[in-house]
Amino acid sequence: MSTPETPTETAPTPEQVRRLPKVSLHDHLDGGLRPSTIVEIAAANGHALPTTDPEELGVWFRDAADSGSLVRYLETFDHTIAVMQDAESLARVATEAVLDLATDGVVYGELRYAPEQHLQRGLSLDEVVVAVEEGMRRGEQLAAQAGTPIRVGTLVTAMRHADRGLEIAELALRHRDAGVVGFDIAGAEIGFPPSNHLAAFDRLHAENFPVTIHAGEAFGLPSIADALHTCGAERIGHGVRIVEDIEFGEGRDRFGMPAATLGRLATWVRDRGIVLELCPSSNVQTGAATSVAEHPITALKDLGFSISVNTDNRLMSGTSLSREFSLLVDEAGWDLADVERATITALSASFLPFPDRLALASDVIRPAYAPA
Ligand SMILES: O=c1[nH]cnc2c1ncn2[C@@H]1O[C@H](CO)[C@@H](O)[C@H]1O
Ligand SMILES: [Zn+2]
Repeated sequence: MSTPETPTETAPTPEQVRRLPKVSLHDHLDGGLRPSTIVEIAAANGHALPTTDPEELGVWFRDAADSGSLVRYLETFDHTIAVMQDAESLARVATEAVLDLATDGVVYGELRYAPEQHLQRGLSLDEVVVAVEEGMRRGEQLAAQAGTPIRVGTLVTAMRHADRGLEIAELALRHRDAGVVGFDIAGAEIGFPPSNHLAAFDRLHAENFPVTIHAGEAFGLPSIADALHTCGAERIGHGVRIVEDIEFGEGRDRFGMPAATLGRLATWVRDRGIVLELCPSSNVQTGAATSVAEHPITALKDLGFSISVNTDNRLMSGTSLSREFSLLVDEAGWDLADVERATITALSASFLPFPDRLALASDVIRPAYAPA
């Protein structure tokens, strides 16, 4: 008999997907707040919101982010960042994010945010990181007590249009043994190549500290090449525009791979197993993809790219990791084996130590996906 814990269907239901253990690599802390929390903190600190009804506010974020442009999408963050300016609020937001991921079946998650955006009310960069880490640990404790254990790591992000990369890299290194597991750069992509922050990446590599870079979302192949070859990124945030280096043909080969001719960069990304942190719904909102059904993630999966599935910003997309997977099942023909493979790929590319990844895979993930 099939139970929700041991799905035997090849196309898992949304509830099965929710219960399956999942790994989240690309989730912005300031893009995943509960609308009710924004309303409460904004009332207390005097920040004016488009609406103070939590349900309407959730809809407002989705609609406003549905702009077809990354730059306009990013404007919605003004309202989340405004309520993340004191230690208590930062810790609360972090705790709630961990709990929300745990409820969604995420067993390991990396949450990212840019400390330099949380200094408006007098906190120092280090105070911001300490507050977030406190909130993360509390979230882990509460989730374990609730019977939904989760582990989280933090990625410290530098904003690519600013010039604080090296300072933020040093910040990440100071907190590397206290929950910070990696470094990222984010923000508007066009006109702000990753190599603007080369000094930061050089410093991090000298300290053997892992890096992921947003690239190939609003700008194409040169951004991905710069992130990989000049800046030495271990993973790519989005990277969806790698399809610009692929020419698709007709039919499939004997391994089921779609007929396609890959350029040198796409070949490099696939054949070296560079993991892409793909975010289907977010890409539809910013115009990087036309629909989840048509999103390049499915073709990339079929071509043997190393892909992970992510939410990017749960609030702005009104989504969760389960929902992203279920959309792929419903609209792009994904089956249970695809969900499992993407989950194991995400785990393998996570910035967790190898023995911890092994333990999660063998104790938690593999058994849950095994047929009854
Ligand atoms: O998809 C994205 N592409 C580029 N930047 C992003 C994306 N989502 C969020 N941020 C940016 O990252 C900052 C730190 O979390 C957010 O404040 C937002 O400006
Ligand atoms: Zn992102």
